[in-house]
Amino acid sequence: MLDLEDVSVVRDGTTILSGVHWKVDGDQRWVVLGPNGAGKTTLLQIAAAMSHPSGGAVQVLDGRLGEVDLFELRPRVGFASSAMARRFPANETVLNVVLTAAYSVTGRWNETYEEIDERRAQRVLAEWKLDHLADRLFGSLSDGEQKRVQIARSVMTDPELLLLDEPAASLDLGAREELLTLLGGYASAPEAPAIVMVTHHVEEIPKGFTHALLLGRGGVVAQGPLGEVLTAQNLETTFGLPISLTETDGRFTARAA
Ligand SMILES: Nc1ncnc2c1ncn2[C@@H]1O[C@H](COP(=O)(O)OP(=O)(O)OP(=O)(O)O)[C@@H](O)[C@H]1O
Repeated sequence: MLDLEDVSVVRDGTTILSGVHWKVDGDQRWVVLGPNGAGKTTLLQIAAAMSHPSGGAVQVLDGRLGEVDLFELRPRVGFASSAMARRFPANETVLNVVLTAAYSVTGRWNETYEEIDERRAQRVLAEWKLDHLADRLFGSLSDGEQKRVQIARSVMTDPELLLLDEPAASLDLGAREELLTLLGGYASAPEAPAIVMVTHHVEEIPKGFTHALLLGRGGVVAQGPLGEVLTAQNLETTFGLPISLTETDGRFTARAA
């Protein structure tokens, strides 16, 4: 689904990523963890074919960046981030925010939608427990509801690869747990796409996630199966302080040791 070979990103003379080798297979659900400024969003934007690397090679699905038609590739990759959510018109209905993903636009204009699109949007809203909010204006929703709408929109086109940038950031405990339960259920389904989720917190790793990439300020610290990579030692190297890590029933908690 994703293959990065020796990828580097330099912006305005600053090296943000260098020497990144990373492969994501179709049956894997990855979490990308790291401190502020480590380059997580930059990495996700490359995976979403929204940005090009300065060096190395990137394959997204079956296309190599630089050669592939991005307009054909992008609808096959679901992407949700708060930066993208800021582009949704506040006075657009929740149904339309989700529905407009079918045309990769953020607000309804003159496009005509097929009945099948409308039915799919209604189904996705129900799956993400948003059906009762379909006619509400996006700008009137709580943060937790808006986050769920972003994810519902990102899965509307049935993507082969789903990329989520900090989906649980700024949520209260109840809203976070509700979102993680939904995400965990979605990720555990056999028909789920490959998923990459960026977060700062091990507490936000939903059940059903299989792999982790730890990104520190100096580059990739560790990557691989969650059980091997998510260790106190690796988190210490990633975040730069001694960490105590516990796992209970497939969920993680970390604090300074
Ligand atoms: N155009 C640019 N010129 C210089 N530096 C940049 C540019 N764009 C991003 N950066 C820097 O690259 C680094 C990585 O940014 P990025 O947003 O990818 O990090 P992040 O890990 O997602 O951070 P956060 O967790 O705070 O969201 C940051 O230090 C940022 O300031």
